[in-house]
Amino acid sequence: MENNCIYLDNNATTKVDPAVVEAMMPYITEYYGNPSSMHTFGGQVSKAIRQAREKVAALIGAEESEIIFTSGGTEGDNAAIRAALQAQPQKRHIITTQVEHPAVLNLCKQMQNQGYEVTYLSVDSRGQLDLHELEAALTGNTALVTIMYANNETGVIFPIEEIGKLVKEYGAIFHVDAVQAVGKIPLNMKNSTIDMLSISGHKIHAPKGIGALYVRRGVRFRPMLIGGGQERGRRGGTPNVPGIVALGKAAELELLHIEEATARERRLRDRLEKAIINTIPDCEVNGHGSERLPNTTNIGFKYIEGEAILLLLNQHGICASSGSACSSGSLEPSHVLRAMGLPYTTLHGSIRFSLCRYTTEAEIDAVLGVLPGIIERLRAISPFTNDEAGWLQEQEQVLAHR
Ligand SMILES: Cc1ncc(COP(=O)(O)O)c(C=O)c1O
Ligand code: FES
Repeated sequence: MENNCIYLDNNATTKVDPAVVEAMMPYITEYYGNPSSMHTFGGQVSKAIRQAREKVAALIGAEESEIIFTSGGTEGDNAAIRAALQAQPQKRHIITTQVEHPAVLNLCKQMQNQGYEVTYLSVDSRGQLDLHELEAALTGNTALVTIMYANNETGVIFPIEEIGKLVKEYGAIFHVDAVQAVGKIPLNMKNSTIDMLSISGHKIHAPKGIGALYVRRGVRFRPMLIGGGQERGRRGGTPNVPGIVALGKAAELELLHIEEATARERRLRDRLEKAIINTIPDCEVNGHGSERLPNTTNIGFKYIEGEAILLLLNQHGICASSGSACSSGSLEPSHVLRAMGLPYTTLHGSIRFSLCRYTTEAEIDAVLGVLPGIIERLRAISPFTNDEAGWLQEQEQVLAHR
């Protein structure tokens, strides 16, 4: 089945690179040995895993021995958080942010139910943290600080090394969900303050269901999955060999392309963003004024529903999103945009375009060709544009003063 859609939803997931498919295929068909086996057949497979580990390590400037293969970002986040808490059972405080992915937020909520104190740091209207708030929250009782590198919805990048310096002053473990940052900004774990870092394959053109967790040498780690001694005792279970080979290849390609690809994505993203802001009235870039990922733009169109925009874009074969794939469909406004204190009128009308190295100039032109008409059409039938706009602004003021 040929897929001709204009795919601008790469923060949700990405197309598997054909070179990645080619690299992993023999490990589905021909080399099906178990890497833990003693025979040569298994040995060929363990060699492939070793090479993949080298490539993933190289992408983030880590040592091979610091990479644990996982089933993806969610597992990496869960394993890191649980390991950090288990390593310091006497400390009962966690710091995170209000804008994390559910893999972190929901686990933190569960830990709260189990007696942990959790601080959820706020963000300002640009989606940025206040480091004074972090500093005030840190104590000797803080076991873990878990903060994302870049936000999946807005692309806003947090000042991770500055944060890490504060965290280290208090002796807490620092975990970073870098699922959206990997491959989009250069990362180097040497001389970094990061103790653990989660990576997901399907955001960097590898398949779904594979990822990696970086654990700095010397950081105490207890496995979340207890089983055989795989991954040097840090993750039980026969490894997903084709997935691992694929992640290795994807990491190699990301490293190879990172500079030119991100420069290109940034140029296309900026063109898309500027043209939208300049041609369509009453819209704004969410996270504007913050450092952001080069591939992401999240734009709020006042007085209309994001879902309606997406539906009409979809009719033109354009895939975008109204935030995170897992929470869309619920019609609940995004927790990220809500934390940024977005006005009521923009909260429901925000959509995200996320580009990748395959995005073309012609695709951006196609979006710019139809979007102004879509917004105009929806505004014309929106009950909010005229009389109720005043009412909505009042609602905003009420909310703002709560
Ligand atoms: C910031 C962030 N963390 C974690 C995840 C989860 O990764 P995975 O889908 O590999 O479990 C995602 C993707 O949805 C994400 O955007
Ligand atoms: S994209 Fe984040 S939960 Fe699915």
